[in-house]
Amino acid sequence: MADSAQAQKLVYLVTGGCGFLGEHVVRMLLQREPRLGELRVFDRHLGPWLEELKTGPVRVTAIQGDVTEAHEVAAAVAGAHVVIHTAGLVDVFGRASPETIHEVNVQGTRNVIEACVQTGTRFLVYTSSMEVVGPNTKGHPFYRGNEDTLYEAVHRHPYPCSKALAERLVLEANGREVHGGLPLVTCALRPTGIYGEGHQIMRDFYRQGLRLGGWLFRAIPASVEHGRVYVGNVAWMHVLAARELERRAALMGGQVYFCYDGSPYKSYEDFNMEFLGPCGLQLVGARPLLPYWLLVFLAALNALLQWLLRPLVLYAPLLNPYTLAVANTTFTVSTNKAQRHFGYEPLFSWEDSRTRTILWVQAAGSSAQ
Ligand SMILES: NC(=O)c1ccc[n+]([C@@H]2O[C@H](COP(=O)([O-])OP(=O)(O)OC[C@H]3O[C@@H](n4cnc5c(N)ncnc54)[C@H](O)[C@@H]3O)[C@@H](O)[C@H]2O)c1
Ligand SMILES: CC(C)CCC[C@@H](C)[C@H]1CC[C@H]2[C@@H]3[C@H](O)C=C4C[C@@H](O)CC[C@]4(C)[C@H]3CC[C@]12C
Repeated sequence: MADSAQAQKLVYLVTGGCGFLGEHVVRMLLQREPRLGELRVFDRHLGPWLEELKTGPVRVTAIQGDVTEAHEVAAAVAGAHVVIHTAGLVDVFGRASPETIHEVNVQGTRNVIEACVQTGTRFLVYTSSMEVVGPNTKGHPFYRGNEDTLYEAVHRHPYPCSKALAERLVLEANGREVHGGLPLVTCALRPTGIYGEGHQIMRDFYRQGLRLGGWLFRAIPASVEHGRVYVGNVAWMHVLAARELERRAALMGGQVYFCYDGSPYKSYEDFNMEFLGPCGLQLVGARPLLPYWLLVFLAALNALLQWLLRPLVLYAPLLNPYTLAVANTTFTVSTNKAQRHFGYEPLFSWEDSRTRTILWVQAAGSSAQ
């Protein structure tokens, strides 16, 4: 990609490009990547909004495909200069089997890597996750940690296990020779809990509050800090990392970067209220209304019910033993590695991120009524 930006127009591929994060990456690339000649959007489920993007100067190619199908991935990757791999099963609610989560998140990532090697694509940015690190199975807090913080990253849940394995595959692939004889350059970005326009869990909390007459009931202590990051800033970090990966290959290749911004450190529920409060909801209780042991019991009951009902119906509530543990464990990051390595600074302030999210929640809520 050494030619000047004006001379050579590049081909980008975004896997999972129709997802919550993927859509923001697609739109950010079209707005802020001047070298873009063709943008390929690869997803199992293509969004109708893609059609509106085809009227611009950049060629937008929608590809309906499955990352678990190696030949479909290879066909999509062939000829691309850069791959941004966001496709994945983000399932901590038991909707998909552990095997399926592994197949998509690990084998799908393996297929992307092998497609880059076989077709000569040299630059790969992978969307990893904070959960590659923690919270761990022992509930150890991770307080304002960074990429070098020592932490016992032990997991049992299929989702964090799959993300950790996929991330390792991506980092180990850095330096492999691709078709044409040049080295593959990879990096992985670890967002904390992403929020913003399109965040379905936030929408579900809002609708739950509307159903309960405008009330939500505290379940998590306010003292538990959770790191959250605005989706627009996550998209921006992906665009920037993809742009700088060639120029700074020696520095960035094989590296991981936490992805966060100026969003305040708060408990998961208190943070959500930054948006749900202005939308008319109130969080009842300065402390959790139910004792922790009762929440543990209810979470275990939900897990049992999910198992019993699985042959008949999918029962996948927000509360389960894993989500309760994650929600009750402090996990916040504080680092400048992405800034030092490729100049990342959040594109959206906290105030702007908050306003945009509130407007979206209000629109999403009104569409629910
Ligand atoms: N949401 C978060 O808080 C968060 C935080 C950190 C990292 N991440 C990571 O970001 C990425 C995107 O997450 P998201 O929140 O946007 O999830 P999402 O479910 O909204 O988007 C994932 C996209 O991948 C697509 N996909 C799933 N399986 C596929 C397959 N087999 N083949 C092709 N496409 C497939 C889906 O159709 C969807 O459009 C994931 O890799 C996730 O692990 C998410
Ligand atoms: C019913 C309550 C006790 C729990 C409700 C909140 C729960 C659903 C939330 C709390 C923490 C959330 C996770 C956290 O933001 C980080 C990630 C990593 C990311 O890669 C995928 C999403 C995930 C797992 C969030 C899912 C929703 C969680 C568990």
